[in-house]
Amino acid sequence: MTIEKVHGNTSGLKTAQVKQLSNLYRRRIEPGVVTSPELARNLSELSHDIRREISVLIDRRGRVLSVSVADAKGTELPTQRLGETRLSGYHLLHTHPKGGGLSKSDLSTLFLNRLDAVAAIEVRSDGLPGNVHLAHLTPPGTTGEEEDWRVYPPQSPYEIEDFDLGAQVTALEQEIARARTLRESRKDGERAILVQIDTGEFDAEDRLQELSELARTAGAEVVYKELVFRRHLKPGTLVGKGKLEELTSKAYHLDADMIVFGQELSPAQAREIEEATSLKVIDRTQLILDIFALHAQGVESRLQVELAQLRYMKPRLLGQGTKLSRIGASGGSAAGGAIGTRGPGETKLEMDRRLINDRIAFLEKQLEGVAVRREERRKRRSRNDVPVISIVGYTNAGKSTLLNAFTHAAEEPRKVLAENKLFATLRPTSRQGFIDGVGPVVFTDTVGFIRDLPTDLARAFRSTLEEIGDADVLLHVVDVANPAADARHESVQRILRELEIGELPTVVALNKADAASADVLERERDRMGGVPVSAKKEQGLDELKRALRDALMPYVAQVEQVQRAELLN
Ligand SMILES: Nc1nc2c(ncn2[C@@H]2O[C@H](COP(=O)(O)OP(=O)(O)OP(=O)(O)O)[C@@H](O)[C@H]2O)c(=O)[nH]1
Ligand SMILES: [Mg+2]
Repeated sequence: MTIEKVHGNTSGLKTAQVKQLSNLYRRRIEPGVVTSPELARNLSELSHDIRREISVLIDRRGRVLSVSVADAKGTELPTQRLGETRLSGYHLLHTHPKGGGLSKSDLSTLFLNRLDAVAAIEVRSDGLPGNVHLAHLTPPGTTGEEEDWRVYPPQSPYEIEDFDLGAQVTALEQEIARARTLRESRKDGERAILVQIDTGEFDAEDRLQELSELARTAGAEVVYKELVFRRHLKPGTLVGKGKLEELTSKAYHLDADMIVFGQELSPAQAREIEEATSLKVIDRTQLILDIFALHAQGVESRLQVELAQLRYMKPRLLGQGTKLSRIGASGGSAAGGAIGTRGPGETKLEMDRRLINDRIAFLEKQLEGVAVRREERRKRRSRNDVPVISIVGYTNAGKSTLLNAFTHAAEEPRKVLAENKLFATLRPTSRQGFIDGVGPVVFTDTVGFIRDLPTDLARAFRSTLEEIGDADVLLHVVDVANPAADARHESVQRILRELEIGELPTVVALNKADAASADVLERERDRMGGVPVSAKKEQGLDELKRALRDALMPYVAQVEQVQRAELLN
């Protein structure tokens, strides 16, 4: 007769003992009960004999699915399906040869594996079963309630046989399903939990806030966010297993579908966190790529976004199947699809790994062509001799609103899209304007900046960003109403220096002055200089124009000089 596999640490056991353990597979109990007194006694005596914990997994028909010489955590479990809304369909029965009730580890095994129940049989010194401890999950959505489980008072093996586990499980599953439908009907977008790791930087709070704006722009509903202080990051899980368990519990109660990290995750980290939490895991880079994909309009930005996405995805495919499983699942239409899976325009991101390199090469070539045509356009324009003012600034600072205010293009369809969303503008837009003492000028609105712009995106958008350098003057728009105005101002300056255009004459517009207090305005003006304005209320625009005129003076002087020279000739 074949001996069925006994899992766990069986080293040093006698053949007869392993045989006895294997015989447990032939045990059956009544459907819907935790244990029979016979099984409890059997387990207890064996456990006493080998002096180790024994655990068995029992399905709803009362059959033994697996036998392990291990504690609850080490029990051999069938692999879980992701996104399961029901319980696992089996309960775990194990022994405590040293006595004692359910441990923290027993309970987290119950929770993380969505077991029907977990039970521990205390083994008495004579080998007979003592008290049995039982716990099952509590329904989700009971936020505020301390525990994710209910632990019952200890019962004897005879009392426990009367416990109707079947009815309890049915009731619990109904409750889970009901809560789920209720929340599903109220649900707008995907529900996200945000995690920003604070390694001691001064602006961690602001980073979390920004992450939450990014998530919102991507269409997620932020149901919980947390700043996790970690001086040292754990290599695999960043925050550690315990914290992940906590977050999984949060997700369970708040019905969250995904967890978004403010840090870039390596492919291995993303996988490990995904496995530990059974949630969809997304990092900040993916979120930004996703927003770019949603907002990309026009051939060039679509190509740029797709290129950036493919470059990001490529290393993440190693060791996976041949499909882009993580992003391919729901197709790539820009409007629909889940967060982290969107592709720009019509392009489906479901593709064979081998094809990716071809596609990348193709996109690079296309973009080169676009850059050449743009260069030609640039040359034509520079001959026009109209000064160019490039509007730069952190995303959502109000650049597009200011452009609209300046050029009175508020009437459709010339109006530039200005929205309370990050990266509303991806494509540079130029508008004709007028400044007293200078004459006609061109204002160029462009893609917003963000700190730690993902490198793949920075590379893909480099040509767009470099075009900023063609300007005669930069108009740096700062959102003064944002508490992190300074840090954002600094990030933009840094990016400009990286693009080697930090030396251009710059005028700072302290925008959203209407939403900032007088104190704040005063302070920021001292720090950054600049002109307080409200693009939205069209306040301070004349003073800003005067500042732009002053900054353009060298340009005007040069033009006048040329004109004089022409007159003299
Ligand atoms: N209170 C106030 N809100 C403003 C002002 N200017 C712009 N906003 C708001 O700020 C949000 C962002 O404005 P946009 O003009 O789209 O900002 P942007 O810098 O072009 O943003 P991206 O294109 O996403 O980088 C919108 O909701 C505007 O209505 C202002 O002067 N005061
Ligand atoms: Mg804009």
